[in-house]
Amino acid sequence: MFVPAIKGQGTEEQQKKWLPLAYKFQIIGCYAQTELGHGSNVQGLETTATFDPMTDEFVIHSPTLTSSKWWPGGLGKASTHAVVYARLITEGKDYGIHGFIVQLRSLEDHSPLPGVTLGDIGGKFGSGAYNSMDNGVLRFDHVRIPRDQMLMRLSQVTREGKYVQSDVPKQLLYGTMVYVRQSIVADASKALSRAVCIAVRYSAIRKQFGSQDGGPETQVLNYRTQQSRLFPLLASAYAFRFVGDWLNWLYTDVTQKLEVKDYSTLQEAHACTAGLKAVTTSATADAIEECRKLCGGHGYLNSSGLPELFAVYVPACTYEGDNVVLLLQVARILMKTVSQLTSGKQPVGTMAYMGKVQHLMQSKCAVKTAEDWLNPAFIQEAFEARALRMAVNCAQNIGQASNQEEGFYERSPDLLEAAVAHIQLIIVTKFIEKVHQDIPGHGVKEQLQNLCNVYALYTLHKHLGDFLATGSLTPKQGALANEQLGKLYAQVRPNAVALVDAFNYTDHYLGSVLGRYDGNVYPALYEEAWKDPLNETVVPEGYHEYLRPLLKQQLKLSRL
Ligand SMILES: CCCCC/C=C\C/C=C\C/C=C\C/C=C\C/C=C\CC/C=C/C(=O)SCCNC(=O)CCNC(=O)[C@H](O)C(C)(C)COP(=O)(O)OP(=O)(O)OC[C@H]1O[C@@H](n2cnc3c(N)ncnc32)[C@H](O)[C@@H]1OP(=O)(O)O
Ligand SMILES: Cc1cc2nc3c(=O)[nH]c(=O)nc-3n(C[C@H](O)[C@H](O)[C@H](O)COP(=O)(O)OP(=O)(O)OC[C@H]3O[C@@H](n4cnc5c(N)ncnc54)[C@H](O)[C@@H]3O)c2cc1C
Repeated sequence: MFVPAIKGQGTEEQQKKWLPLAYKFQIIGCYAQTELGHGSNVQGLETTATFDPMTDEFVIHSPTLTSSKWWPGGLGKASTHAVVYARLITEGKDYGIHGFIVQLRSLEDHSPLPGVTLGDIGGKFGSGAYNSMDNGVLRFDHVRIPRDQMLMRLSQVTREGKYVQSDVPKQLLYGTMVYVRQSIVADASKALSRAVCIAVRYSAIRKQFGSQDGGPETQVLNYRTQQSRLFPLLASAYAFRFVGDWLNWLYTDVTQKLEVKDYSTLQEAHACTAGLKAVTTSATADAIEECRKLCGGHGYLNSSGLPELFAVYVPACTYEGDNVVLLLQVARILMKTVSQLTSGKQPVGTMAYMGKVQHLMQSKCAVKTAEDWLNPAFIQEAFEARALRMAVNCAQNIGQASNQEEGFYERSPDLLEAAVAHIQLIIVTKFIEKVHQDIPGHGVKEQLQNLCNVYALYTLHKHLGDFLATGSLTPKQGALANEQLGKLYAQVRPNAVALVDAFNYTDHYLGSVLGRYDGNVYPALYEEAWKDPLNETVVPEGYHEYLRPLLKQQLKLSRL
């Protein structure tokens, strides 16, 4: 995040100076934005950067305990420098949050520079899983940096202390977060596909019940309940991969437009990265835990690979923007778009469907049979109608409040659901678009088509209440979708293992005795148990101190 911050907010001169140092690890940087008292509310940060025209320097200061920087990854032990976000004060005026490059530690002996207090914030969730990351705390006591270490692409402070705003939107200050959020979506698919690969392979090996005439028991993967819990997660792993690829394209496109001062897609990039980051990370965190349960008792062992994956993954719901806060950003943009519909302004990009408001508010889903749900046009329209109607309902309810802000506050739980509906529509749409493309490999397209339908119909089934409450579907059509879903699971089953093998993960990368490619699960579990440090001694360390006195007492009593 140190590098993208300098790339996005530094001048060419600043990039030339700092980036080569960072690339060659001659300096190590971190992204110091969040404070003890404020993370989500970036405008509420308290650290100050006051310009001193006498010396041509900024004075970086932490005025309160709550202004201590808190969480930056790499800050605790490794970083020599940070991009620090602070309130810029010049000529007695507060100009809000800006980025500054600040050296924290000596390049000679790594000791903190004068006026800098720093350290690690302590152990984190999941007994050590994420503790290889040194998340840090940082305080400044009037630390001076040269004026040219303010990141000056978006605004400048002159030698005399005049504040000058460039003709670029100030939201570009948040550009680093947009960049990382888009990368987190692709990473969600990686984490989810790891968990799903473990659960599918193990479910093909694990057998319980169902033996007839002394024959083999049933592979748990053949149980309908196992399929209905697992195959939607498999489909989600593919869905997030495709939407992640698309988001990466969108981000590249926006970046190219920014270079020629075209800011027209900035809002779209913000809404899509924020919303997709929120929906995909929440779904992935829940899915990893579901995969643990799908692997029964053995899933709870560290050697299954799932506990560590979960512990490392869950903070993704919080870092780079708390998921609820991000979805409320999407909701704000949805409400803005709905309010502009009457003025004739045509929504664009992923909001374009809202332009069909007249049709979608009244349309009736034409599905009559379960097979009808295999028609992507029906799926697409059902998701569009649900998302639009939820957004319009929210807008109408907000409109009845005494003022907009109050209405938004009161309706925020509904707004959250409207934002999720909009984002799920994007995921479904991008999956449908993907399977319409030429896909090489015999039968591959058909498999992806199945997964696309599973993702869409499972999402529909899970959120059926939304579809019914908005009148986008009838209860009968909801039931038909569920019927079709069951048929799709049966079609996915024969290829389930191949569909996870296709992720092409090595055993080393998976790190799971349950997810081994060769399926040799039981010998591996048995062998792994003997690696437990508790098994280094046959008689445990505490035996003489704690167990023996108890046992001897029992022995004495029994002899009486
Ligand atoms: C063996 C086990 C190994 C397992 C490994 C397995 C798998 C891998 C697992 C995990 C790894 C996964 C991924 C790894 C990749 C990367 C992650 C790594 C580390 C994470 C490091 C984390 C870093 C951080 O967290 S940095 C800090 C992040 N902080 C935030 O996100 C703060 C959130 N808050 C905000 O963004 C803002 O405060 C706000 C909420 C948007 C509010 O802004 P504000 O200005 O106060 O007000 P508004 O009125 O709402 O907005 C004003 C205006 O601006 C528009 N806007 C807002 N944001 C943006 C934006 N980003 N871009 C463009 N425009 C924006 C907004 O719409 C509004 O516009 P308007 O005026 O037109 O209405
Ligand atoms: C592992 C990890 C790594 C991190 N790395 C970095 C880093 O490198 N650099 C950095 O600067 N930061 C980093 N962070 C900090 C991270 O970005 C913040 O923790 C995150 O943005 C959430 O902010 P918060 O902690 O202030 O949560 P809060 O905003 O305090 O959230 C608490 C609760 O309040 C709710 N809430 C908050 N505001 C609203 C609202 N307006 N409406 C409704 N509900 C609301 C949230 O939904 C949540 O339930 C990291 C955090 C973690 C966990």
